Amino acid sequence: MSEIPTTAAPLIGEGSLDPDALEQVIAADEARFKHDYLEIRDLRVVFDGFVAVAGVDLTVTQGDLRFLIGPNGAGKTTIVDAITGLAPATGSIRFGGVELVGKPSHKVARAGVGRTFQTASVFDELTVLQNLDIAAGSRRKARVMLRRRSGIPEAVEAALETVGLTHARDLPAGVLAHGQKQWLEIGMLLVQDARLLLLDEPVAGMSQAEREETGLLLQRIGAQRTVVVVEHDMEFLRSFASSVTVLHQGSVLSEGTVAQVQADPKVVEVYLGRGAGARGSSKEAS
Ligand SMILES: Nc1ncnc2c1ncn2[C@@H]1O[C@H](COP(=O)(O)OP(=O)(O)OP(=O)(O)O)[C@@H](O)[C@H]1O
Repeated sequence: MSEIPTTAAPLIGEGSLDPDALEQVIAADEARFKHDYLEIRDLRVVFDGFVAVAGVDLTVTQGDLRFLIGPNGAGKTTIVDAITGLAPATGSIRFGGVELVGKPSHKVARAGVGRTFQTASVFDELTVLQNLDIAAGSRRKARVMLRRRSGIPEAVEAALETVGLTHARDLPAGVLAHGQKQWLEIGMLLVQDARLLLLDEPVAGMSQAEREETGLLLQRIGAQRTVVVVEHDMEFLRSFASSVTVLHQGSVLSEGTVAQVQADPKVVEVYLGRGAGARGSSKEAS
């Protein structure tokens, strides 16, 4: 068995998020993102008679960094599944003017929608660069993709810099720390040119420093693209959300700025509960 390099640990520090590279990735063509927005109307998801999502309306505009919160089982992940064609849905989900309900996952991706999962879904055996290359090449023919190329595509290079993994580019993704894998996944969405990014608990398991860097990264990406973050970490939400939708039992309970939802008595009662200031209080409240 080949030796796996074990030098991944300091890489985030060394190659921490580079604002210039980030500019390169996101500054490309403002106009492309201008008319993007997510518009969900009367979304319902029913599993064997159990109503997991009960008629949700949700509008997220380009430039928003929307956090989706709620107690366990509120329906957050199911909404993301419905958007990405992984849960049976009725109602309407439109992004960039395209109706997504009824579309299979690959067509949803083609409409500019990308997601990450709670557990990073990168190819562990492939290098960081290969993972990004495959993501970038998802629209290229396999033959072209597999051919050894002399140069690294500009978008891949920029994404590597952006997510702070330039120095880890030749390491197998499997040796990356959990946080680094999440960054790689976000990089993969950038090179795929996803215009709607749906991120499921992106900072779970990250250190405080990694959380800060990730929050700044998401804010910058969210300034142009449409970003929806499913998150339990209230401290992270307070620092970085520009708006919040609170779900409860498959319905929208409250929506607004962080201050507005925190002050909403319904939210305090069903979600924040006792010790609202504590991180992870949502888990305790459920
Ligand atoms: N494939 C499925 N079949 C049956 N029930 C499901 C399925 N997926 C989700 N559910 C149920 O739907 C409800 C909503 O689940 P969902 O995972 O969307 O909640 P969530 O808000 O994301 O919770 P968590 O914070 O725990 O991830 C839960 O009661 C869950 O058990």
